[in-house]
Amino acid sequence: MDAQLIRELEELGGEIRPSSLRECDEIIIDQPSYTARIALWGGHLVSFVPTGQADLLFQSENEGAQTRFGRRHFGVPVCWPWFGANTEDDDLPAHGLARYFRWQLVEVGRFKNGDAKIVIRLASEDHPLIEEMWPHAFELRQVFRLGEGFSINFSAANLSDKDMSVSEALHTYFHIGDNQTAQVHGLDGVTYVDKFDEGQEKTQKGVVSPCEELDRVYLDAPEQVALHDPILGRKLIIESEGARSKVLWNPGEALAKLRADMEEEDYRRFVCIETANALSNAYKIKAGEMHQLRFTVHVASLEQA
Ligand SMILES: O=P(O)(O)OC[C@H]1O[C@@H](O)[C@H](O)[C@@H](O)[C@@H]1O
Repeated sequence: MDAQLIRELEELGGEIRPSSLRECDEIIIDQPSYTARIALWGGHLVSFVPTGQADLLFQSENEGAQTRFGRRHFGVPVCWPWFGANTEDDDLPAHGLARYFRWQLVEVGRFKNGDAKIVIRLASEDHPLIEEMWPHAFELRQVFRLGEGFSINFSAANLSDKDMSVSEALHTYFHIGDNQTAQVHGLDGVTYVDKFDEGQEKTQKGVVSPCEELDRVYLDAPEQVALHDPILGRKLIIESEGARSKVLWNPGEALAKLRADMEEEDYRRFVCIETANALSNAYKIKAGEMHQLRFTVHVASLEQA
């Protein structure tokens, strides 16, 4: 790790610690108004706790398997360059490659308004195994902006001389008080593919609640949705750019029991609202070009208009 980066991190009130769970470094930013953790393994925001509130992101007691492809992925794992199963090769892992490799810390600083800025990077050339699994040169970056809420700006550059087909998601596990009462607003009238019902296309009517047994890809979805949580007394306003889909996922009781990476009751305390480009919203990044996917989460009390 670059000594200069460690100094800059310390100036920001942050530190880097080896994580016992994932045997890989985590960046911890402890500020008066929040505490955040970013795992370099799998390159993702793991936790964001506004002071005096519950974590915005779901945490589990279950440590998951410690093998590369068996590790657990909570927080905001990155699914890239394919979302879901790989349609061409069954041997490749679900949800792409980005969440299975170590990312590098490349920049630490502050935005003009004082928000912390952490930048991490993953390039195909950094890992021979990536090059073996997916022979297209790329560089990914995530810029985390941490302050009143957080935002993630994910960019993917195609460094090859061929167009690159991509489907993707920032697979955010939002922590909720209870999935029976949580509601997702903002998707009324949007068409979705119901993966729990043989991929049938349906139209959303009203709010989504309860947030149970959902595996839905909302196509050409609005940029803003909100997660209302009467138990935690807050709403999270989620705004995205560069993403045409929203994915909602909660495994429900039966599927949760079969999973080795979560406790049986964990499904009650999260719903994934994913900022995505999936299924028919997949797209191509032209040779030499890049694409950005970004989302911001603001927290408000449920009473606020
Ligand atoms: O267990 P994983 O690989 O993290 O995926 C969880 C879920 O992620 C969702 O995005 C998918 O639509 C689901 O089909 C999938 O089961």
